[in-house]
Amino acid sequence: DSSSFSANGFTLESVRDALTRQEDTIVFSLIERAKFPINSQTYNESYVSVLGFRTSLVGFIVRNTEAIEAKAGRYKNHEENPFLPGHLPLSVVPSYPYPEVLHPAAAFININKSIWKMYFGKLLPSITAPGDDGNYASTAASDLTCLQALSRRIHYGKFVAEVKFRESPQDYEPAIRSQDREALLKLLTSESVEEMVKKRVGKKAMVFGQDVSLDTNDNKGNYKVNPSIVSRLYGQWVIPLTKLVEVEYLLRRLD
Ligand SMILES: O=C(O)C(=O)C[C@]1(C(=O)O)C=C[C@@H](O)C=C1
Repeated sequence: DSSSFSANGFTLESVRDALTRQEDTIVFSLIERAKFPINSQTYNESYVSVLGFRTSLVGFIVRNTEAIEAKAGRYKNHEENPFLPGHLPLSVVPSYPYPEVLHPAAAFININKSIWKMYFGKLLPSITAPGDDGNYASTAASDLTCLQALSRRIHYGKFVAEVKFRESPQDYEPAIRSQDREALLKLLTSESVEEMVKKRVGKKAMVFGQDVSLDTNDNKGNYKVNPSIVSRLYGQWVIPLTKLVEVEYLLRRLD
């Protein structure tokens, strides 16, 4: 029921606050990645050779980091979704009693393949300068930090959708029963909130990405990532993918 639900700390306001806080993480992670040039060798599919198999350095870093983090219990939290779920060892740490907020079907929703494609295909080329400075391992680690921050934000759509469903099940149930994606998308969309989010992330990119000097407040318009690009990326990719997660979750909400 909705009272125990909000007692868990999950309300539309609290999930929106969580998304807002995650913007900071995402903007900072993009700023950190943009410190390096594109460094294409990081993505060369035959750069690393392990036991006769060839893979990219970023694939190598993601696989091994996720394996360690899985052992450390990272994916026990339903806010976390691995990029390579097929290769994960079991957790070796005691379990923590995370609140059971989501419908069990949430565990089957993982759109990290689409996030991976969006990140390497659209986002990365638009925030990095051309060039090669040899820092491939740090580059790959920065990529994973960005990917994890984006993935956490986008999959947080499960929590947003759960809160919206609980607030007005009578609105959502007919669309869920008829498995009507369009209707669900319309129900969960708030254009004014989206406009606010896009403006705010642009502003965060300006504030976090300026050179801070003690002598003058004049930043000369130099930002570490282009604020309008960050805002556009949110509008074109981050918000639509979050909405996709929300729809996928709602479709299964009455299973
Ligand atoms: O805040 C919400 O209501 C959300 O569903 C999140 C979000 C977003 O991704 O930022 C997505 C859909 C809404 O149109 C507005 C914002």
